[in-house]
Amino acid sequence: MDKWRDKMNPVSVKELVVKFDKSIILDKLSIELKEGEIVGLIGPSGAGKSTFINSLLGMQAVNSGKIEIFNTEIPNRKMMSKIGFMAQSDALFDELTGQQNLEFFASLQGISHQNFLTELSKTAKTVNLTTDLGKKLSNYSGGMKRRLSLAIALQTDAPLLLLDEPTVGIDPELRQKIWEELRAQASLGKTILMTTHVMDEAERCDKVLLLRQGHFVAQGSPSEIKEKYNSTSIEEAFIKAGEELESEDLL
Ligand SMILES: Nc1ncnc2c1ncn2[C@@H]1O[C@H](COP(=O)(O)OP(=O)(O)OP(=O)(O)O)[C@@H](O)[C@H]1O
Repeated sequence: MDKWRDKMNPVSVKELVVKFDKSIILDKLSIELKEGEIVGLIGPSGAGKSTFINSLLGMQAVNSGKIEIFNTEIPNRKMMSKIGFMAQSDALFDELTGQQNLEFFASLQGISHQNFLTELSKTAKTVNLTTDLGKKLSNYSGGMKRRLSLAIALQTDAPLLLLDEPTVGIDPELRQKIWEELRAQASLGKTILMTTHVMDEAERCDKVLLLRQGHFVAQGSPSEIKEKYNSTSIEEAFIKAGEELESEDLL
């Protein structure tokens, strides 16, 4: 039974290696993500968080290892309908309105026009763009574009969400609302992997992966990570993990 369940994990990564030139960015990473969990990927700038997310999306050439999403090896275009992800700001259309952009991506995501319209006001409200939907994106700020990208990920019924810095530049009140939505979606069984620089967001995740020097140097619930590093916050654990690695490097 357990074996079967393991096989059905939404995300299974085995010994993933990604190099840029001669630098090894991801060094034999392995991880399993379970249904309905919110997982926070944290690590210093340049650690490879976006590279990891892009690898899961099949958008990053990998050197070796195996990635399976719902038991299907990645890259596989058919799996894109099972993954909700935030479009890069430069993939959005400046000449279209916010609503037209959402509609365009909805059609790529296989969402029926009827369902798109039914969900539109809720999606727009979650990212606080209700009154801006009719404006062209050329009039959007960078932050508004990011919120629209997040809305594109949230409007799918894909069972896996991969979110790269979903709440960057978002004020605390709206962030609260977005977290409520993420929790609601996870409680329906969606698996959510998000990168974040915001440590109090990491504290809200079910599981945290700490990526440093190509490895997950710690993984577990926020309380397990804090216990491992004898810390009172994830931030402190994060700093201690870095110091530990540096002192190992000096040996
Ligand atoms: N296409 C590329 N070609 C060469 N090097 C790259 C490429 N993309 C990323 N890198 C390098 O790989 C490393 C990891 O980058 P990545 O963007 O994944 O880090 P990150 O953890 O997401 O960083 P941040 O928190 O700053 O967004 C960095 O050193 C970066 O310079």
